[in-house]
Amino acid sequence: MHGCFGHGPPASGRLQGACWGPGPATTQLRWGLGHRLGLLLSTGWPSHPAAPLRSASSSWPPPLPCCCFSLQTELPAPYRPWMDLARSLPDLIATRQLRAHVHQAPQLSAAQLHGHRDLRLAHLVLGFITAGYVWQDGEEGPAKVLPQNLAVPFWEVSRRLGLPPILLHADLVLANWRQRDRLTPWACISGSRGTNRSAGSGWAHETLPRPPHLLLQHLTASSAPPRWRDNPAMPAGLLYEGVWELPQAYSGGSAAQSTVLHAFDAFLGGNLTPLGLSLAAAFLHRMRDYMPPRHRAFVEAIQALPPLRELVLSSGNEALHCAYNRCVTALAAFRTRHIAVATKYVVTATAAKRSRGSPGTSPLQAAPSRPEQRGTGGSPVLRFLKSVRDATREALLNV
Ligand code: HEM
Repeated sequence: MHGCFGHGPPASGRLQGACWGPGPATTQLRWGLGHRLGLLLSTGWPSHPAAPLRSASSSWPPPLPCCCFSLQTELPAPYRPWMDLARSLPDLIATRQLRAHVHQAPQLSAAQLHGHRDLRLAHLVLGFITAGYVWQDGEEGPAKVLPQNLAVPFWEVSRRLGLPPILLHADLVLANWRQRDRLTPWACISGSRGTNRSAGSGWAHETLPRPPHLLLQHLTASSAPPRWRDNPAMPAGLLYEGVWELPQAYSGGSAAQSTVLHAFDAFLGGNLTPLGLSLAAAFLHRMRDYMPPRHRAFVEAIQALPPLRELVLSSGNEALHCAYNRCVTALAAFRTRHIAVATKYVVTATAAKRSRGSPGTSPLQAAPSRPEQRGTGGSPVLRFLKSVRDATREALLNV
């Protein structure tokens, strides 16, 4: 990048630690890439004559996504049976009694849940209970039917929130934390996919003592999020009794459902937007259906802006080209680092499992219709992540 100077990504391109949620790494990413995006916004974009500027668009600024600062830890009294189940999840799963307890639970309507926080906590709780119910016996015996007393309220809550009835990134990360106290930074309650950096802190201990932590260990023993879509252990999906006549197939929680990277991609443009024709772009686009509606609207509002890349390209302004390229480079460096993390925790773990001759097929090992898992040889997941990283790099401008 001849002629480019100034704030570049750290030489190593490394993130200093990784925390699944609004923790230090997220902050660092925000200050790294976000700082560069801020620079770009404040120095370059608005000054371009062809740019209709933010104020010219009625949809700008886009509505800020609700961050669900849910310090709520209890549901209204009628929902005590759900909270009791949630609090006992690890023990009930370990002793394989969860399904029996769910069958005995009363059928509750979601009508007495009022307001967003009630609903988000209910989605989190019902999502964990559902995941535990389905996977109590591991990959050998997933439940094929979700009983009515769980399926109907989970569907009701999900419908009111505009979310699918499955444990999501919006539950696992966005609604699954609390601030320990006002003087210390955010505390992640649980990691994901086997990482539990600060498990046992805050909210988890006081309200759902162990479920997020221990349940994740159970659920991620296969290094994969609980999902009913593209999962060889559940080829037909899951039947929500009393809701639909046919089984449904949903993807499980994944950071691919996080608004952050979608917003960066939409802002910078390139091949990962819905206009990109790759399977990876299609998969990422589908993941937007798993975001809270206002998050999705936020990404779409950015998407609807005049394409930044074209504006920078046509500006003929070298400083602007460089600023844009630094943003793209930082995003690609983040994805390169993420590939290393995924290799360590998913690919290596899966290989170790195979070499131990562990029975059962991890959902990450074979999933014919999931774009990131197609192909032969090597690791399909890594191929997906690399193709996303490479598509990011393709946005770089020649300067
Ligand atoms: C042990 C840690 C992690 C593992 C094993 C892991 C694994 C994966 C895998 C397998 C995917 C492919 C999609 C899927 O199967 O759902 C994925 C996607 C993704 N992950 Fe992670 N991940 C980890 C940590 C993180 C962290 C800390 C972040 C963000 C700070 C993150 C951000 C993403 C994003 C944004 C995607 C979508 C693809 C993209 O936009 O590049 N991951 N991850």
